[in-house]
Amino acid sequence: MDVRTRGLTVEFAGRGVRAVDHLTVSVEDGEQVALLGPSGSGKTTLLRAVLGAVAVSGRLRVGGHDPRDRRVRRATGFVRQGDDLVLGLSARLNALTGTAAGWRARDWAAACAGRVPAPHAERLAELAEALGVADCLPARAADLSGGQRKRISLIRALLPRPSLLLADEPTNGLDPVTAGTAMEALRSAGATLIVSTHDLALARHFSRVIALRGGRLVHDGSYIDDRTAAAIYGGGVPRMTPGAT
Ligand SMILES: Nc1ncnc2c1ncn2[C@@H]1O[C@H](COP(=O)(O)OP(=O)(O)OP(=O)(O)O)[C@@H](O)[C@H]1O
Repeated sequence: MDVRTRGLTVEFAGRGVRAVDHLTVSVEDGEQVALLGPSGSGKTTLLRAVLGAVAVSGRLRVGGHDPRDRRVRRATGFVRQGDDLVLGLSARLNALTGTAAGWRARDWAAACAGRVPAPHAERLAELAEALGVADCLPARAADLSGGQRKRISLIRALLPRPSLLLADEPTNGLDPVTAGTAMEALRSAGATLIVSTHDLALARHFSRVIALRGGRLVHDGSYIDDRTAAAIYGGGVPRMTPGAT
């Protein structure tokens, strides 16, 4: 699904904050985009707007529809910035809730009893194996490490095979090898992908990098070098390229 905005604005009136400020940008169907910007620049708010989770002004279309359209919501996967698993439930059940939109009572009963609905069994096993959390599936989410919980939330987003994947700092808290595996899982999902990150090294693997500052678009290009990074963050960015000036 493509994402198109024109003059998109999100204001939190109570605090007098304009988190996204007249943003005009298009992400094509199947495109993979890194979303950068200093802390508080509006990245999460933009992702939440695309999810239909905040009130917006201006134009925003996802796959040609309002993002609150039920079909759009069902086709969109979201990896939240923080850890939002239900801690008292098993990792397996948490992962499966990504597919629960059409479940009936008997599906819930089966899933709660530890059975994986047939259409998802193979993919759940594959993803859990690839992300190194196959052994964690029977455990309570509360008993997993932060990085293991993060990987379960990635599986939850990937399991329904979304057409649009929004991931808010998905590699936060993961070791470099696991982070690479997680990004590979996101990138090979075949969905339009928008990944918010503070990791410049990770952003350099994307062929398109968008950056916000103060809710405004300050960069939209095919690469990010040290100079661009300094412009986005206002200087003081540690150099990534050895010997670069
Ligand atoms: N629910 C809210 N109510 C009021 N203000 C909010 C709300 N959510 C975000 N903001 C404000 O909107 C601005 C943008 O926040 P946002 O979380 O989108 O930034 P971010 O770029 O994702 O930051 P970070 O990199 O630190 O996660 C900030 O000033 C923040 O305080």
